[in-house]
Amino acid sequence: MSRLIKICGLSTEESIDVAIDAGASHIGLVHFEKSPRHVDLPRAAQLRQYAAGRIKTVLLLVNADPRLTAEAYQQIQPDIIQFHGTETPEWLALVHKAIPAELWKALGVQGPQTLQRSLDYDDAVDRILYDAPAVALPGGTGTSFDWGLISGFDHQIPWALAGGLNLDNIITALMQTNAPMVDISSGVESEPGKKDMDKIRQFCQAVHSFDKEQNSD
Ligand SMILES: O=C(O)c1ccccc1NCC(=O)[C@H](O)[C@H](O)COP(=O)(O)O
Repeated sequence: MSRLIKICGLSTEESIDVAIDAGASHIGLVHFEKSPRHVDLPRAAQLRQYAAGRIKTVLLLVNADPRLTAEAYQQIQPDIIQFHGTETPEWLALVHKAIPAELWKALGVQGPQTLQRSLDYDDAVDRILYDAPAVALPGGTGTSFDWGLISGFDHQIPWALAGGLNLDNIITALMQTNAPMVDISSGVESEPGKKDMDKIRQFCQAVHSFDKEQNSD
């Protein structure tokens, strides 16, 4: 198994090059003004263009209205849109009909009820991203949730693990959840919004080494 890795909250060409070189599969561009990782639409379009054909680009939106959702898609043409607010399955099903991109839904895991609720999204989106519950921000908080809630859950569609991952806990997280995809933002930063190139490299290396060891068993 070759696990997917998303490095989220990128805002520079250099960080995109490093993510690609380190073997990440996806980059995330956050379009949410309250975030320290916010990129406006023209800058997001530039970065997406820069990454195109080399790594998949995920655009993050939080409770964006239909007009902004359509405008963002048209300007940026991301491979994937990740919805990180309180978007409903019904609304996302409509978006799916209108926009020819993959759609992901992030859910803040508060307990077993969140896992149950995730099933409501199965027909509306292409992947569920399990994250820590929102605190000051809906995502990119650097906090984790109880991974035991995920372990053994019968996922019906592709999924990813996010929330407070870092170099110190990634192996434990993988052993506990066997997540097919991991997503990281704060854990590869030197300060909020500033990516640390070495940490990106080390994080990807740790995930790849874990895969290699597991595949050789
Ligand atoms: O990263 C942000 O600032 C952000 C703001 C608003 C909504 C979502 C956001 N990030 C979403 C992500 O996919 C993050 O990678 C995910 O929440 C994990 O973040 P972290 O705990 O910092 O690794």
